[in-house]
Amino acid sequence: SCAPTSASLISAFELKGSLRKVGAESDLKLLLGSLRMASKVTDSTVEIDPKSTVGGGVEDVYGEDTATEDQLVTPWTYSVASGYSLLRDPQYNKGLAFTEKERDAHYLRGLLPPATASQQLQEKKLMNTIRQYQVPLQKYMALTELQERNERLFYKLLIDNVEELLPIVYTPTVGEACQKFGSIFRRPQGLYISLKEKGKVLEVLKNWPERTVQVIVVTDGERILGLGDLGCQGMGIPVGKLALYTALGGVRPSACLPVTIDVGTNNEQLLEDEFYIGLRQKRARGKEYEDLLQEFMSAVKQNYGEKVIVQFEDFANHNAFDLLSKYRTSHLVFNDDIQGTASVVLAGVVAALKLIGGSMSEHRFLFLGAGEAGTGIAELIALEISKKTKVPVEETRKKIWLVDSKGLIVSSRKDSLQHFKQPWAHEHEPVKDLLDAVKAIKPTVLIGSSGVGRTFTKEVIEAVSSFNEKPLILALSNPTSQSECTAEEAYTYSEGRAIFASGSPFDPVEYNGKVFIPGQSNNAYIFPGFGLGLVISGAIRVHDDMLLAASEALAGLVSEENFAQGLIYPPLSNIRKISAQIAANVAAKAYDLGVATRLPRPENLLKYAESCMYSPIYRNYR
Ligand SMILES: O=C([O-])CC(=O)C(=O)O
Ligand SMILES: [Mg+2]
Repeated sequence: SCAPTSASLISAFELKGSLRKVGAESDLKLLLGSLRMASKVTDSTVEIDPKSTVGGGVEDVYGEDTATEDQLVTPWTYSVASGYSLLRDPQYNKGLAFTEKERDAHYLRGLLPPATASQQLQEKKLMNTIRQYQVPLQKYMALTELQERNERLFYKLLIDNVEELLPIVYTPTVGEACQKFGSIFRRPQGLYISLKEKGKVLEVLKNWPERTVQVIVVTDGERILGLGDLGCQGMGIPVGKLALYTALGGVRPSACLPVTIDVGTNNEQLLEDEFYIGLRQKRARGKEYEDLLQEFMSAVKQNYGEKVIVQFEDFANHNAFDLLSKYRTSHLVFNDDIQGTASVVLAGVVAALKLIGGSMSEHRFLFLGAGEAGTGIAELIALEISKKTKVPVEETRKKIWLVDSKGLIVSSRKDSLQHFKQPWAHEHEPVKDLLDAVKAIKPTVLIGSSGVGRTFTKEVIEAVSSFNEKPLILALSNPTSQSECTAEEAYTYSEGRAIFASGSPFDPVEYNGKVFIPGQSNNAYIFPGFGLGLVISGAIRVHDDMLLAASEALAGLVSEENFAQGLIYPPLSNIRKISAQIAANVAAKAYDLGVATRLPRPENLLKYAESCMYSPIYRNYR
């Protein structure tokens, strides 16, 4: 069952999550190795019945649901760290928080200084340290080190200080970390699957120590945020996204697997950088690329079953759309940049109606940027209007206009457009740039999804403010350097009338004696709860209706108090509650659609979701 155990007295013998099946020759060798070590230090390898309740503990709650039949009946060997290696195992290390009794029982005497500290005190100390660093990248590195030293403490910090630490482990700092990844690289996190591993991807997956993986975030590094091709150094993104899966969505860390597929990079600067960590070659395209991805997708299903989520992240447009349409009918796949972003923006637009008035179908939308985010959002908005008004989606799309690097997307351009842009080629005379498009279309909602910074110029914001009492302006591109405008620009050029939110965080702005608080329109609101909803329902497919369900949950959580401050999203400090609600809505939709496999359906999905969420509080070891 999913209920957390109240007593947290769990023997360290029973704790080790990294299991290996006994039987295969290589596993046998490994077992002998750990037995040898055991006899030297302590009796630290035991075989336990995996069906007994003690193997789990609070965060192993999903184990039963996700283990395959084979896994459930085969005995496992749990190899357990103690003494010196326990201190070096980030999953179980508690540092000074080991009690006197634990120090005796687990061979830690003398390996720690005499003082003991509570988790709260450790948290206080670390927050003090992190706040002393002036440079965000230093904070990033300090947090990474903590994650590799003491995982629970890392998540405790993240959960208790979401608004302060999100800009470090996530956008904007994670973008800088990826750019400098080769230089700051210490211990590898996640799995690197390069063209060198072709034909051996399943073996690579088996090298990963965890058997019950529930969420994989995978990138090929070609479009990291709005920073472009960072090749193998894109790994910072899956690592950061999965830290949010745990901190914001409550999926346990051991169930999360970051993956970077390295097929080369076209970034000349990286190819010449002596510290670059990836393959030194131009990107493989076509069959070579597709074959590696196919091998990866098959290996994932073979190794982890069909209920593992594969979240595609920061692929370039062409591959993002192709991979999603290729695998959405056979795998549990989710593209965060197309679908996650769409869901969070739809929620923001729906909520914003309270402030700007009208119904969705009465608004006109203009996008700068017609890639994954732009067309993904546009399509979900068109779908939502279609569902609400019963007007076919082919018609509702006509309320939505997109501008790309060649100007407004119009029917005369249709033949030369990529397939994902074609539904948006409406009848209109050619318009060469954004400013002219704003003047021609007169949008009520202006959305930036271009990846190009400072493109919402003074003239553009003034124009959109000239025919709207309250223009809704969303500058979604990340990190901050790529944001289409700053919060200050949005408020100033609209004379304080804009309702504004951005993908990367901005500080509050004072304009004409009034303080304006910008919201963060980032898929971080959606994907952690969305993923949790898939996990707790055992969903095997993602359906667009689930995106609408997630959106509806999020929009429904904006309070009167938030609206009064001009906000269209609830504060991120409540994110775990928000994620639980999103998870419940998504799971409910999965059951309704018949794609949920976890039966029976829990009566109260919200309570169930909450009870399944990982807690970073230390456990006691017997
Ligand atoms: O990572 C983020 O902050 C949002 C996102 O998916 C992107 O910009 O690609
Ligand atoms: Mg992304």
